[in-house]
Amino acid sequence: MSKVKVAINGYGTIGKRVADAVTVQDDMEIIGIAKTRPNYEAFVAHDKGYDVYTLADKVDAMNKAGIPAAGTVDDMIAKADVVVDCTPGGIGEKNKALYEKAGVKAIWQGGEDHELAGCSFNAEANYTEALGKDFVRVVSCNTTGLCRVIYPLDQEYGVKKVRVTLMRRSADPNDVKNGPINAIVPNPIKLPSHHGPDVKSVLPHINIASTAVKLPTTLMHLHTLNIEMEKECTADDVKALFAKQSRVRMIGQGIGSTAEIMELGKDLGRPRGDMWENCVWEDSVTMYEGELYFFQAIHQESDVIPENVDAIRAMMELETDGAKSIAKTNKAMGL
Ligand SMILES: NC(=O)C1=CN([C@@H]2O[C@H](COP(=O)(O)OP(=O)(O)OC[C@H]3O[C@@H](n4cnc5c(N)ncnc54)[C@H](O)[C@@H]3O)[C@@H](O)[C@H]2O)C=CC1
Ligand SMILES: O=C(OP(=O)(O)O)[C@H](O)COP(=O)(O)O
Repeated sequence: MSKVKVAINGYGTIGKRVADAVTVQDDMEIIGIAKTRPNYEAFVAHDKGYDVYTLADKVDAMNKAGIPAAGTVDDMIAKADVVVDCTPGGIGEKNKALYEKAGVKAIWQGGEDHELAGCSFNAEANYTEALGKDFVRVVSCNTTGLCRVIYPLDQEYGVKKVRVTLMRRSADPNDVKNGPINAIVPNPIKLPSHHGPDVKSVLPHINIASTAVKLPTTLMHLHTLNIEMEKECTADDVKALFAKQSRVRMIGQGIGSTAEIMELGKDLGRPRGDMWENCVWEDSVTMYEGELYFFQAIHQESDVIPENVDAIRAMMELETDGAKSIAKTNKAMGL
């Protein structure tokens, strides 16, 4: 069977990781990546063997810099079965007309609104909803992390209400324009933050309220969760349930911070030191007056990457069973 042809439009933090994750799967391949500028990431992409496409007015600049442009973004889209749009939030929506004109499927990221795609995706929670769809949005890193714990709890015990405070990294490690900041910023000040409504775009029946602040760190986000459930359970029941989730990692062994989790990612030999799973502090899982509390850390640069691979598989109907797709993606990535 021929492999599904995947194009990456926007080769930044998320795009370059999705490209590498697709490359290690046996049922899909990267036919090109699009980059606006001939910077170091474009050179690395070229060195890795990806065909580098660019905007029509940037072809000369790319060639002059020493990266042979394979063509324009339109040329790339014409060759693809599915485009993973990883351009910055708000830019992706402008590309929808291009994808529609070319008759190509597209995936957007969490920086875009739900309405753009009409289907918001988390592999564990609603894989089947994306089967055969032309447009899908993989929800944001924080929303992905929330869905991964709320969904199994809801399946097992019924979730009555979720309250979550998100302590967000202020910028990615390479983002010299936005951070790090020297402040704690309520963001947004007007409540709720977008994360609760975003969880509802995947799991509409979940009652959830979220607040968020930005902190002077670039490594990871950290969530404090408080969940009321319909059925009684113990902290040990919850720990056992989380331990069964392939994209949730229970952490302990002296790890007391996001810095040590990032070190663990490097020690595990993960590409770029990535931590694809939610990291739940086992010792934090507590039942108090019948309500669940715990801390989890989310590696914003990488947790959505396996979800993008599963979204491609669902949209292209390469696999109808979400659990099988998740297992296949995980195995190929080394998760
Ligand atoms: N960085 C993060 O922590 C996460 C980001 N996301 C979402 O993923 C999306 C991408 O974010 P990042 O990878 O962080 O952005 P980024 O800024 O690291 O990368 C975006 C890339 O797109 C390129 N680009 C800009 N305009 C373009 C255009 N018109 N055509 C083609 N390429 C263009 C940029 O040059 C850059 O290489 C956003 O929707 C964001 O909200 C989702 C989860 C986590
Ligand atoms: O998807 C993310 O976060 P979010 O779930 O808080 O929107 C990424 O960390 C990007 O967030 P940013 O908008 O702070 O760059």
